[in-house]
Amino acid sequence: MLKVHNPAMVVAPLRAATRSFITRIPNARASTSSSTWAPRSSLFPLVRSYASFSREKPHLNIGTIGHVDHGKTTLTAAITKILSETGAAKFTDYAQIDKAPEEKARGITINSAHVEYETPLRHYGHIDCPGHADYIKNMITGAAQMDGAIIVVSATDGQMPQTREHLLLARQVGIQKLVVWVNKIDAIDDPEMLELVEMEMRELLTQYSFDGENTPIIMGSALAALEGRDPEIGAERIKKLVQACDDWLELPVRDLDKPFLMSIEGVYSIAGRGTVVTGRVDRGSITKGAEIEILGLADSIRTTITGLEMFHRELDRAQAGDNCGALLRSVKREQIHRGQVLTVPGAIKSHKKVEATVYVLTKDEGGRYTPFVANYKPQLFIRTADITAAVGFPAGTPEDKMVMPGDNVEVILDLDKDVAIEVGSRFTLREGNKTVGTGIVTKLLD
Ligand SMILES: Nc1nc2c(ncn2[C@@H]2O[C@H](COP(=O)(O)OP(=O)(O)OP(=O)(O)O)[C@@H](O)[C@H]2O)c(=O)[nH]1
Ligand SMILES: [Mg+2]
Repeated sequence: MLKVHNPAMVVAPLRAATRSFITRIPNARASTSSSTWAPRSSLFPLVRSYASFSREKPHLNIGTIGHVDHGKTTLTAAITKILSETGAAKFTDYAQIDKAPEEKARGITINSAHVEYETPLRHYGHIDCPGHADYIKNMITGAAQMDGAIIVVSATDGQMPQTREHLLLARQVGIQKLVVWVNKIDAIDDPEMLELVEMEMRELLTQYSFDGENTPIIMGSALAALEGRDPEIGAERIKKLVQACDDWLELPVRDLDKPFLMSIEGVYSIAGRGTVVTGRVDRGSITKGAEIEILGLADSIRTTITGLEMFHRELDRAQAGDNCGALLRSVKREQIHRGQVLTVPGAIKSHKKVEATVYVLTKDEGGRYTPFVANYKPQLFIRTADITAAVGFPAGTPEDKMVMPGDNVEVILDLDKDVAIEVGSRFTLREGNKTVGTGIVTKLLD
């Protein structure tokens, strides 16, 4: 069960914001441990403090996923706008979400962006993911932090390749339930078209093992809501969508009792304070002052957490599900990399060789058109890490084995670098801008 009413976990309110170290991040240099990754200048730059952060309401991480240009960022802005009218969010305009110069120039989202809002029942952290195929990598690390998602599909196009790919990836990163937003209905005259999109989406959800029959499908126009016109397809539908998230998306059971583990998403150096790592706590909890180990991709480091923060408010304790920042004692930014984990010393080990079961995507799911053979070298994504892996097969496999798109296959993965990984860990294999396969670790070899 989610333990949210423990008074010890109630967060010190806003006074802490003035001492926030995350608010200083905009001036900090961000780590770029991989070439296409350019983190937002701050983890939570968009919403400052409309209310004190409190654990009285359960916190859920959700976000918008779906094909490029179907309206995810417009919808994100629209939700904050409609909820801001009742004081439950701070309005975050489109330009504040897609704010990198290249995003503005191309009119697409490249980096995942975080906003927050509240309903009477819950506190939501919301990640607006990119839809463009070139930036799926950022979508995967964004989605890796979500407990539930809103899949956006434009009524004018219907489902498209990244609608399918995102559904599959959402499933793979462990998202159990989704809400569907059919967008741009202001541009559709024919009601039959909407019925068709709904029918197709229900089929697709079922195909990817979601509850296609009962998943709420809300139709509306994010743009109308954002522009404050046509409330019957704008504001009213946004309210329905938020209600559907409250009703349908379940609070995950947080692994509060297991040893602390957090995947590092961003690394920043804050002048005068030290190094801050940001990311989602996967399991367990940690308090300020605790000793931790930083593991994977490089020599492991032991240090102490000297500060914890979430949404610009200081925390005494961070727990599973929190998207937070941790200030570390006496480590340099260069010593830490995105993709490492922060853990209780000794709680998890890193490995370089594993056995796994992999599903190889078909070309209709955005995967390869052609088979691959032994020694194929895709990029392996696990949590926030990405590492080159050489694919091999278990002993006794014929040397000329070919793996076809659509196959399920047992593989041996030889990793370029060691990474914190366990039996049951889920990962994705990618090549260039394609998702090649998704898999689960069955055995640790080295
Ligand atoms: N007619 C109409 N246009 C919309 C609606 N919502 C969004 N748009 C337009 O669709 C285009 C794409 O919207 P975005 O919100 O940037 O789409 P996105 O899904 O975030 O795109 P990526 O992040 O690049 O994948 C923009 O020109 C929007 O103004 C809508 O409800 N109706
Ligand atoms: Mg966008």
